[in-house]
Amino acid sequence: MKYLVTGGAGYVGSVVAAHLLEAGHTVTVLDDLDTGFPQGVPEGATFVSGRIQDAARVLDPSYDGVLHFAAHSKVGESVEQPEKYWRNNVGGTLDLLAAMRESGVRTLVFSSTAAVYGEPERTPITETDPAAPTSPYGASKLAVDHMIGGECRAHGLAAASLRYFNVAGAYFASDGTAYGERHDPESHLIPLVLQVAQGRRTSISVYGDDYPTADGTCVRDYIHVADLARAHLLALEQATGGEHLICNLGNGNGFSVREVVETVREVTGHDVPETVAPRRDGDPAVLVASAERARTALGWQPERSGLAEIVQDAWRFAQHTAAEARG
Ligand SMILES: O=c1ccn([C@@H]2O[C@H](COP(=O)(O)OP(=O)(O)O[C@H]3O[C@H](CO)[C@@H](O)[C@H](O)[C@H]3O)[C@@H](O)[C@H]2O)c(=O)[nH]1
Repeated sequence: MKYLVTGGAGYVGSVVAAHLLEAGHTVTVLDDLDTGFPQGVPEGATFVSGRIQDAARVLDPSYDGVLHFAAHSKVGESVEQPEKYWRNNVGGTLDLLAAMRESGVRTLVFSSTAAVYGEPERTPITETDPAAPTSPYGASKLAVDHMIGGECRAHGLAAASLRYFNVAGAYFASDGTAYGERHDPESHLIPLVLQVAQGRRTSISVYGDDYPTADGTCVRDYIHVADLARAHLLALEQATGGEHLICNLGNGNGFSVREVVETVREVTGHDVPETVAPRRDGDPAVLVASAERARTALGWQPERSGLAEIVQDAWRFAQHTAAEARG
C-alpha cells in the first residue's frame, strides 16, 4: 500500500513512517522541517519538503491513505498565539481533507491528543467523556476531530482519530536507525530528567507536589512510541468508509512525576537531584486513559507498558545522541 505521512520527520511521525516501511508499504513524507528539531526522514521514504497545504500537489489516486501528524503542538505557545494554531492545525487540515477528496484518497489516520479532554471529571478517561480543552492547542485538535467526523458522514471518508496520552521512549529500527524524542528547547519530563542523569542539567524541577495524588505530584499515562506506532497500522487496517473511529492511546496506568524521576535513577544508575517548583499552568492532576476501546476496536495490546522499559529505551536514545554529538 502507498501512504502519505504529513509531519513524517517529527518524533511520532518518523516512528510511524519507519513502521510502515518495515511492513512493506511505500511511504511519502511531507514535512516542512520547521519543528525546531526534525528527527530525520526514514531511509526508503520519498521526502517532499512542504506544509500541509502542499498535500494537494503530492496526492494522487495511487495513494491508499494519509497519516496526518503535521501540527503545532506546544500548549503554552497556543495560549499566546492561538491564531497560529487555528490557521495551521485547523485550516491546514481543511485543505488536506479537500486535497484527499479531490484525489479520491479516502482513508485517514489523524494524530489527536488527550489534551482535548482538558481537566477530566474522572479517570480513566473514556472516549465518551466530555471534551473540554483548556488550551487552543487542544481545541484545535478537537475541531479537527469534529471536521473529520463530518467528512466521514458527508463524503464517506474512512478515518481514525487517535488521542495520544504521554508518548515517550525511542525506537531502534532493524536498519540500526534510532528514533527518539528531542525538542529544542526541551520541555518534556522524561528527556529532561535524562538530561539531569547525563549531567547536562543540575536538577529537575518538579512542578507542584501538592496535587491530590498519592505523592502529591502529577500522574500521567506514558505510552511507548513503538506501541503507539503499531496502533496506527492497526487503525489503517480497521478503517471503514463512512466511519470515524475515535480512540484513546495510553496504557491505562498512571505514573507520578516522582515515580518517573525514581525510575530514571534506577535505570541509569545516576544521581538525579530534584527541586520542587510551583505548579505549571494548565496541568491537570491526573491524566490516565481507558485503553479499552483501543483493545476492542483495534485489537491493540501494548508490548512495552512498563515505565522502566520506556525509560530504558529513552536512555539508550539519549546516550546514542550524546555519542553522535561527540562525533
Ligand atoms: O520539568 C518538568 C517538566 C514536566 N513536569 C511534569 O511532568 C508531567 C509531564 O509533563 P510533559 O512531559 O510536559 O507532558 P504533558 O504536559 O503531560 O503533555 C504531553 O501530553 C499531553 C497529553 O497528555 C499532550 O497533549 C501534550 O502535547 C504533551 O506534551 C506534568 O505533570 C508536568 O507538570 C515536571 O514536573 N517538570
